[in-house]
Amino acid sequence: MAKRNTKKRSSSLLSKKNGLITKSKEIKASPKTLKPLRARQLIRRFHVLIKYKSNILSKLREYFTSNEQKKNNDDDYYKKWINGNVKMKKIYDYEWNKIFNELKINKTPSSVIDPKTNDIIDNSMDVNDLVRILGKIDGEIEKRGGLKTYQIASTLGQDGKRGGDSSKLLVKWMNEIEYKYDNNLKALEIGCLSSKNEISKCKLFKDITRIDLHSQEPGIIEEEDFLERIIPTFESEKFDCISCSLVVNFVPSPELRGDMMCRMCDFLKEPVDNKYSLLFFVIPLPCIENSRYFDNEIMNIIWKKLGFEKLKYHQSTKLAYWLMKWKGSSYVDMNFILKKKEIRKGSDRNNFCIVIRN
Ligand SMILES: C[S@@+](CC[C@H](N)C(=O)[O-])C[C@H]1O[C@@H](n2cnc3c(N)ncnc32)[C@H](O)[C@@H]1O
Repeated sequence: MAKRNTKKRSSSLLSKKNGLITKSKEIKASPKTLKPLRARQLIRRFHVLIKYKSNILSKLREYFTSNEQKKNNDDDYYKKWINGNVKMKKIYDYEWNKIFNELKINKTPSSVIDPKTNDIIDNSMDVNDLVRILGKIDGEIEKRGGLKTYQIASTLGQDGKRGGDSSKLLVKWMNEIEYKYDNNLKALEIGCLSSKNEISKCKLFKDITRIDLHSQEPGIIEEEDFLERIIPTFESEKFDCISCSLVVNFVPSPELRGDMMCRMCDFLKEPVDNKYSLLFFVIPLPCIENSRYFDNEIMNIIWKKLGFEKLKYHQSTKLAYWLMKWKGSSYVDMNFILKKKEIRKGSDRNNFCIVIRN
């Protein structure tokens, strides 16, 4: 078994709890449907907010008092920390309420970090500034209907008429490689928005476990953070195929993204008699094409060190898709570490990065 990453780590900065401010009746209900343009705008805005929140939290962690708090990435920790500090709570609540009450939701507020000009959180920011921005970000996320709205917008992006549902390519590729070992295949879909996708309809899998931070189909999609899912002990609990499409880019820090990559090995069955396990992996193309810290070469190093071999690769105008074969835990380099390093310069780059820690 790959033993790289057995520690439980929690990623869901936007999940589970409502935050410091109790949700009021005024909070905008998640819309049932959205026009395509509106959905795209919302997805973009949520990505900006999630990214900045992650940057702020990694800076804020320096101010946390106990070592335990410093290491923990859980949503609760920063909220508990702010809650326990009268001055910080006052700053946070003030900004949260202000943005929540004043924001016109069809507009990007000029008062919250401008995605065009403010890509890097300035080192001169003190703890008050960080908490102030955090309050604004959380207030805006809530005003826009919370993560649920983001998911609805993403589901619309999966609409067949709009060319969505990346699992269509997984099914096509599985048929191409004639992956039909038996009729007993088990799949794990991480970050599942809908049980009606091609992966569910194709009948290649006998059993599909679907998980998401926020289930849109309770009872069918389990509400769970993959980073907290208990690592299986027995082979029979593991999977023949994992689909991880557009999830890693959603994970809020480079370290947690690395944890996710390593963790997936723990959930794949060990290959027996040439029967290998599969990983279907998708990220937005700019993550490898235009990141200051990441490209396809680094992705290939990760694949190799974690024991994966490429079966298929495809780039669309927006996304990069991989179908990987996992060769087993004996191919995983347990000492592999990958640090953040600048590989491209330029102000118009994004900061996507995956860090592998020990
Ligand atoms: C952009 S959607 C992608 C949905 C779908 N897989 C696709 O390809 O269109 C990302 C989803 O990943 C989920 N997600 C992010 N981090 C997760 C985690 N640690 N565990 C489980 N789900 C996660 C989010 O809640 C969100 O629904």
